[in-house]
Amino acid sequence: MTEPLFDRVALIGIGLIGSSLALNIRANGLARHIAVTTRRRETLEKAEALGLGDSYHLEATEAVADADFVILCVPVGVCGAITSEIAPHLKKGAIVSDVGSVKGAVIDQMRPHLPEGVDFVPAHPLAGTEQSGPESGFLELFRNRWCILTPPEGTDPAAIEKVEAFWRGCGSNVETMTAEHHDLVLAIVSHVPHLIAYNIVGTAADLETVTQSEVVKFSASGFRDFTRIAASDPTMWRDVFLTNRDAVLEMLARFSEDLASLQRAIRWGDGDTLFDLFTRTRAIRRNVIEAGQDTAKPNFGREPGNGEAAPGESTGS
Ligand SMILES: NC(=O)C1=CN([C@@H]2O[C@H](COP(=O)(O)OP(=O)(O)OC[C@H]3O[C@@H](n4cnc5c(N)ncnc54)[C@H](O)[C@@H]3O)[C@@H](O)[C@H]2O)C=CC1
Ligand SMILES: O=C(O)C(=O)Cc1ccc(O)cc1
Repeated sequence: MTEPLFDRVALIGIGLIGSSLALNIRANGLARHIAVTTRRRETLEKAEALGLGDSYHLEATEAVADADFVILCVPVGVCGAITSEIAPHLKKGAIVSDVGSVKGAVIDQMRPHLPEGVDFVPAHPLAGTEQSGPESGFLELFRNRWCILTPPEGTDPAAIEKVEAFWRGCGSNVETMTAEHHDLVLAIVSHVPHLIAYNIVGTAADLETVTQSEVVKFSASGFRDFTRIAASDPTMWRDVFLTNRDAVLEMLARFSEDLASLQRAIRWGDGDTLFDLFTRTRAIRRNVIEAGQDTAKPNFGREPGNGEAAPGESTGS
């Protein structure tokens, strides 16, 4: 048995990602002690009933005391406030990280609060589902998925290496890039697709009053995939759009332009334009499958060993 990477890991927030990490830390021997903290007693009790941690705290400041690795697993909109609360209680030499779907804004919010002598290595596992809460986590979530690290310039390479080893210990492949690049890539492959899903399901739901439930009754599998994505956590996704505003707006502008040209092709009976695009996109999908990167299954991420996913993989929509 190899030595654990960390003595005490503090998980702040114990929803889908926090609980999946807890299962991995335990199963893969990545730390000696898992301290779990979340703000609601009810959630903490659920986590305890599931046996996710070794100690349970309603005060984040208690959980981080003496922790050598602290991971924020909360919606991106509260990362700054939580960091300011825990900062005075962090141990010298501790590594602080997060799992947020947006990196630039999270770094801007967290970094100013972190004291000297604490390393900061932001991370984003490209793995998840539409579920939330401590009961939704599972051990295989991160297996064969990418985890992107976005350490700010000047971060101690030894801390980056340790966080990389941690994610490899959870079964992930790790890549490092700037927060800015991450946010741009994720805007097009994850954030805008989620917005499209929320929008199309909302439009169909409005129509439903007119068509008397036919939208649900006759929805084919494509629409069902959209409903899965649109069932994702409202708080988490509200925060994603508010904090990755610029990149999402930039990608939405491009998307809207391309949509307008499709609209025009339909109006003018320009079948060639439609056929050419559909041929190109079909080839992209085939390349994804050939490369073993098919992540568009409804149970995305649940099956172990279902191929390697690329950074910025499809979100299934
Ligand atoms: N759900 C997904 O598919 C993925 C989510 N992420 C990121 O992971 C983070 C967590 O997401 P999930 O685990 O899915 O969410 P979740 O909703 O399942 O869990 C969030 C946890 O944070 C706690 N929390 C919320 N506000 C808090 C506060 N002010 N103080 C203390 N605890 C608080 C909640 O009680 C809950 O335990 C988010 O930043 C999200 O962007 C990253 C990859 C995939
Ligand atoms: O459920 C899905 O299809 C997802 O797309 C999961 C997901 C959600 C947010 C992320 O930042 C990464 C992965």
